[in-house]
Amino acid sequence: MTDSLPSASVFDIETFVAKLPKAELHLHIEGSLEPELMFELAQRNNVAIPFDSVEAVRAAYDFSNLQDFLDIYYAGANVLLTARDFEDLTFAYFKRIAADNVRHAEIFFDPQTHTDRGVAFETVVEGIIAGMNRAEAELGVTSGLILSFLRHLPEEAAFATLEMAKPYLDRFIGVGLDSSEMGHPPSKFERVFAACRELGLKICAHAGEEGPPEYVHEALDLLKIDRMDHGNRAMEDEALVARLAKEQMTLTVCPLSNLKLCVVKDLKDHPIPNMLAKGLHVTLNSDDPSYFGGYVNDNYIQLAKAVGLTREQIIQMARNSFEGSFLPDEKKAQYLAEIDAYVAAN
Ligand SMILES: Nc1ncnc2[nH]cnc12
Ligand SMILES: [Zn+2]
Repeated sequence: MTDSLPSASVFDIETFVAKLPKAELHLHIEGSLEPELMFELAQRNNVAIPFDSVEAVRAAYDFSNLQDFLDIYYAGANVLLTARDFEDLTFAYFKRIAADNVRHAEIFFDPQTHTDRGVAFETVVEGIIAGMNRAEAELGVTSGLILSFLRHLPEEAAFATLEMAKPYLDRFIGVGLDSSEMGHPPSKFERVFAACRELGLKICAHAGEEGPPEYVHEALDLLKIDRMDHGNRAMEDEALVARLAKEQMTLTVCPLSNLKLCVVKDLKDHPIPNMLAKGLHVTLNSDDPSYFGGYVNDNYIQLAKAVGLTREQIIQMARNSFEGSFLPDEKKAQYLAEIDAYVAAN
């Protein structure tokens, strides 16, 4: 009589992840520029791009390391010129993640990528904020904006960017540190991050994506981060792992990014199961979804299939994504209750 038994014991990852409420905490809005929109904006703004088709753009997304990717990513951003461009880019991202049932996103933008080619800081911020406001009104997805400094540039340039940002401080929930990691340790930015903390901004930094565990120590001790982006190479230092677990530091891990940038050779080798086993407060994120071939749900599903994540581990990381957000406690509790209701019903 086995055919009368309920078949619900088989865990269907795709179906379960699809509607699971989640937050995205590591996303570069410039990295959500899909080739189709790149072409549309290039035409609209009369900007030349070195590709003659959408397929040619996608074919160029074959990277050996972080720098390979960054060269193409900064070139792609050249098509973004007006507030409307930034609004269209931002709204397109939110529309896409609403389909993944991402309920909240805290997104990075790189102002220096734009101000250094003559686009006004105000244009960038007004456009992105307009897209975020539209997303909340039309899609019900809440969000926060994080100003990220480019670490391959000098600390003085970060200070100059912070000056530009001062009239708009209430628009930002925090600051971040991204771009080429090797040779640009967190210590290079200790003073500018101290100034940001004084201004009441939350602190994030990419650390341990390609850089050694020492950079992770510096992000904790010198920048005094509230959240760590990536953190993969922290796993090489047992005492550091124990500290991250003890402090319940949120790590915004990006599996498909790690695969595309050769941080891991194969998704099967991804450190997430080990991170979970060590009690780290990890979340799954897309980083630059247009360039890395997947949005948040793709990251959950492909990783789950590669390393064999359990339903409980998936739920835990979705919970972590709200707990590790910079939302006020009441709002976190609301979203966590959405997860509880979903889990009870599915
Ligand atoms: N994965 C990444 N690492 C560093 N800088 C970035 N900028 C955009 N994506 C990045
Ligand atoms: Zn990143």
